[in-house]
Amino acid sequence: MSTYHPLTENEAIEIARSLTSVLPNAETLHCREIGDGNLNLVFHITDPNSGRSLIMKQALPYAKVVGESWPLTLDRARIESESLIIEGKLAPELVPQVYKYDPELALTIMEDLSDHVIMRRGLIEGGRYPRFAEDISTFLAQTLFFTSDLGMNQQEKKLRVRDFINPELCKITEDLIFDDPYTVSANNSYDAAIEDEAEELRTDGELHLEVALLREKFLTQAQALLHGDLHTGSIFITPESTKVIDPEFAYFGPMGFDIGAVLANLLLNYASRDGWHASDSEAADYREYLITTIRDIWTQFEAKFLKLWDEHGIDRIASAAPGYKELYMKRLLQDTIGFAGAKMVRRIVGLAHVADIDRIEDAAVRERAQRTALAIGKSLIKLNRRAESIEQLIDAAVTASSAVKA
Ligand SMILES: Nc1ncnc2c1ncn2[C@@H]1O[C@H](COP(=O)(O)OP(=O)(O)O)[C@@H](O)[C@H]1O
Ligand SMILES: CSC[C@H]1O[C@H](OP(=O)(O)O)[C@H](O)[C@@H]1O
Repeated sequence: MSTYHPLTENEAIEIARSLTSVLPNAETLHCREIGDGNLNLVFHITDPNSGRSLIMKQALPYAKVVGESWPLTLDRARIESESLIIEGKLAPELVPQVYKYDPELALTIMEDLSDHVIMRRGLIEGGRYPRFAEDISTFLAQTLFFTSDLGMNQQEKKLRVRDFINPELCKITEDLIFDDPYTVSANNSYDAAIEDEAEELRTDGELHLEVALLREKFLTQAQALLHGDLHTGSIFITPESTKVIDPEFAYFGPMGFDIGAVLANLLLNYASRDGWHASDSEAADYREYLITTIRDIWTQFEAKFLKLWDEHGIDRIASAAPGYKELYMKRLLQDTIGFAGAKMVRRIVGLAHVADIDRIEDAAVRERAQRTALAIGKSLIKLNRRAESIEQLIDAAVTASSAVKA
């Protein structure tokens, strides 16, 4: 057994050699560290002779984006590999295959998905993904239903909750999403041009009440096993295939947090479109595509979730009580909308931003995109407990966005 230390590329190659089932008869192996996320090392290892390859992801004992001053548990590698295995059983073909997990080295060895693109990049480049709504709604319905008290043995679920206690990664979310953006915090980071917006976030009592309620849900509601960080940088995609990666933030939390994460990141891209198109009509056309995708995701998710409930529901009273399903789905939509809003706001004024907006070169266009994202985010947070349908999320997003343009 090797003692923990961050691997070099050569060490990664030596470990890869032992995986003869994935890289049989390997002679020369090539390795490159390709990690572009905020937290971990990622090694891409290829055998040029056979064309075979694999990915090794290693947790560092600190948050890479900040440095060693922010220590972070290595246990997140266990959480990630166990989540990928559970998700792979519930949603086959929608996550990478895990070949091996090494607890000593905090290392997950998995399928190489380099034939896909990271969805955030694909969206920035104007890609369209006709399978996405179908795939992600299946991923969400399967993983959330079958790890909740509706679809999983309720005693086993309690034991699972224990396995996925993830306090350090949850604390990142609690701080970065549900606290820092609404106060003066050293973690925050935003352009000076939107100081007025940041000030408003710090003083809006109506917003603070809704954020406090969402935060309470995130802290206390062990509804289902979440991915926990389901943004478009955690999704690999092609027009024919979708693969969800990077579930190191997994824990038992409110389902709407995962669904909201997906919708929020589509809306962040929506807010960015003027920065990526030659003409207004191209931008408008792409925004329409994003709105259709958002509508399809919720509609398909709802239908799939309810079908699973009808066919596999294990909770007698929850399945039979008149009106319960309708109320459950309405609350889930409301949570989705609220969490989506909170996830948009944090990406503009908080520590970790999104390339969709940050990489817009023209400062005025970037500023408008930031203001648009904040307007949509705030409007969704304020809407959440009043919402009855996905059309209200769409109306709120379109209206908030048009108000910024005017
Ligand atoms: N299975 C994979 N196949 C190919 N590339 C991968 C795979 N997993 C991660 N990567 C690459 O590594 C990058 C960072 O991975 P990610 O899991 O998001 O790390 P972090 O947890 O640090 O955010 C991804 O953006 C992608 O480019
Ligand atoms: C200090 S971690 C900031 C941020 O990074 C994580 O994203 P990723 O692992 O995909 O890079 C997560 O969203 C955290 O909130």
